[in-house]
Amino acid sequence: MIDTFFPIHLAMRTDLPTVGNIVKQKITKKGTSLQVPDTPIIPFIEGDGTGKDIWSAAVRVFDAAVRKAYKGKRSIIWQEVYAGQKSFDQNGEWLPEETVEKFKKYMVGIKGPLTTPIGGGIRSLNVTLRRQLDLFVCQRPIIYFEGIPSPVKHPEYIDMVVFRENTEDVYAGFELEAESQDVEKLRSFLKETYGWEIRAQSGIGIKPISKFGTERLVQAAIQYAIDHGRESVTLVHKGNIMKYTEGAFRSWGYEVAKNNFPNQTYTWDEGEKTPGKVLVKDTIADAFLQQILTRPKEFDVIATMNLNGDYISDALAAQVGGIGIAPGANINYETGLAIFEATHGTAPKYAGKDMVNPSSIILSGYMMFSYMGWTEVADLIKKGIGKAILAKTVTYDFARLMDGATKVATSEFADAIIRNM
Ligand SMILES: NC(=O)C1=CN([C@@H]2O[C@H](COP(=O)(O)OP(=O)(O)OC[C@H]3O[C@@H](n4cnc5c(N)ncnc54)[C@H](OP(=O)(O)O)[C@@H]3O)[C@@H](O)[C@H]2O)C=CC1
Ligand SMILES: O=C(O)CCC(=O)C(=O)O
Ligand SMILES: [Mg+2]
Repeated sequence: MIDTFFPIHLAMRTDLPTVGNIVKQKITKKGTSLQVPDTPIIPFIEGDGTGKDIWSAAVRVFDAAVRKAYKGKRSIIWQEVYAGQKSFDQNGEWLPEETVEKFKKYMVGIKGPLTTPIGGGIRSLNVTLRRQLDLFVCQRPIIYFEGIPSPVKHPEYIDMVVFRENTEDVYAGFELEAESQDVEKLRSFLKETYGWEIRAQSGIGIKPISKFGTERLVQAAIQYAIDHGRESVTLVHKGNIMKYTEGAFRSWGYEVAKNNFPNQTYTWDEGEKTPGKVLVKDTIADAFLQQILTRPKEFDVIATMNLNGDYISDALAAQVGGIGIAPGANINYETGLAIFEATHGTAPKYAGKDMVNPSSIILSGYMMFSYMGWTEVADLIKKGIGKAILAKTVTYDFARLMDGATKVATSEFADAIIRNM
């Protein structure tokens, strides 16, 4: 049985359904269960830069795993939807409404990376999608495979799942440009109202952290820890400095534990380790970043805000092989809507070279099949990757750090996964 990544309350039914002779093709949610037909339509965004390289490898692995698991009884109908450069070149829109609507309609989707220009231009399409669909959890498990190259002595100790708030924080992009009329208006307002002196020629960003946003994120993280027999949930914050945003996240997080899980959680204040209960604790972000190197065994489920979660997920990925192998999911645990997504970006210098590691998107697919309840497929994907790595048949990112490795292209790595399933 594979590790499942999702709260048990979203237990899936996969024995569904036909209406007369018409096979239903839409994943839906009924009560707390996802209902997955045998031939679901799954929308996908190929992605910019290396998106094309990794998606074409990934989709072959997914189809091969489904075929092997179900011998034609089930299959995925992939439906391309557009965003980013490919969309802009076609219709002048970076993120067409139709794309957002398709993800809503079909409930479960997957995407490659999309470019966000630095210091100007369009705002992140990734963030826009997450916010428009209110995919409030960014869930990033750190998956260790035997034989991966790592800068630490015991990468196998990194067994964590990051729950990152996905809709708020400075990450949401409420920013005003230095010397703009708007920033001057805000600077004057802040000076007159609060006496705050903000230096001239400053850009200003707003960091909203709400009780609502915190509560639903921490609720999902604790529920996950309980459902999966995890020992602890650590709230990671910089609340000593940002008292009313990150500090409030910490306080609201503890309240969720106390009010909603009084019999299933405990805190250090309440005494020694309590078997069968989940410890809810907190760590300041800077200390956390050194402790994941010095004492990783002490961390399990991590709940944090958007920007911290971004940094933390890449830092943790580095310990188990890097962002080329780090998967993720953006999920709304209330509506069931989910978009699975590689953790890394478009890596433009490698675009079109059939070179990068496709494992991040393939393992995002592993999470997706697990979410859909197609556990046999998920199992095969993980097995294929694990055996390919053990055989040292790997892409450039691993090969440069491994002795005696055979360096293969993106497409060849997909072949190796399929052979090893
Ligand atoms: N969710 C999304 O769509 C995301 C989009 N982005 C966007 O991507 C663009 C490029 O960002 P950038 O900062 O270069 O970050 P990237 O994550 O694209 O690349 C940074 C480095 O990570 C390594 N890397 C990335 N992908 C892979 C892979 N598949 N296999 C192996 N190694 C990999 C490479 O390291 P090395 O050079 O050592 O080989 C690469 O140079 C930006 O526009 C950014 O905004 C960024 C993150 C997420
Ligand atoms: O949207 C982007 O360009 C970056 C997103 C990102 O780095 C992430 O979500 O991990
Ligand atoms: Mg990131």
